[in-house]
Amino acid sequence: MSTERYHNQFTISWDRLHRDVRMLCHQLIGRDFKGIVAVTRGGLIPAALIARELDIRLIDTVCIKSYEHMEQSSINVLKGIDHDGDGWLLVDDLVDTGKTAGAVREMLPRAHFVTIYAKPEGRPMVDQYLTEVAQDTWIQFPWDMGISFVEPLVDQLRTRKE
Ligand SMILES: O=P(O)(O)OC[C@H]1O[C@H](OP(=O)(O)OP(=O)(O)O)[C@H](O)[C@@H]1O
Ligand SMILES: Nc1nc2[nH]cnc2c(=O)[nH]1
Ligand SMILES: [Mg+2]
Repeated sequence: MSTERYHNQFTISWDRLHRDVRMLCHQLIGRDFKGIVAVTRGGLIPAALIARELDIRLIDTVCIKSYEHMEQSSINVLKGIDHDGDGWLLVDDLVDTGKTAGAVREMLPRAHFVTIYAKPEGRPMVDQYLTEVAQDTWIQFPWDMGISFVEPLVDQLRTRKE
């Protein structure tokens, strides 16, 4: 872990993400949304899965850049949107400090804002989320990982002793 803020890691597999998104969809079913606004890039994958479950075809984006790996800088809005979010579902993968959510909320104050994961600092910024994660935990998403060879334990220990 490379920053002071994060002491633990919560690794999310594709299976887990898919299951979590579907569980959130169970809570959203029956609501009639005009469409989805995904917060790029992290919100794009949950947005696609939610769109499939709720049969939503109209999908727009707000494009934001703030983190460079684990370091957050100022919020840079690359693409905004021309409505206030009334009747729209706003989707991001997670809320951490809440800074991204704050900027997005200002753009779309009337949208129903959901994330799959929420940390305590940012939690009040969203209307709904599925799973709470501790503030000092870095969520590792499947699209940032790859499958690789792991050395057998005995070899790892032997290398460490040498
Ligand atoms: O609550 P905050 O502290 O503002 O952090 C949450 C934001 O951080 C991540 O996005 P990131 O800026 O890393 O960009 P990405 O979605 O393109 O990966 C995540 O997808 C959220 O949008
Ligand atoms: N992947 C990832 N991106 C983040 N951006 C802000 N917090 C996080 C986090 O815990 N995981
Ligand atoms: Mg993001």
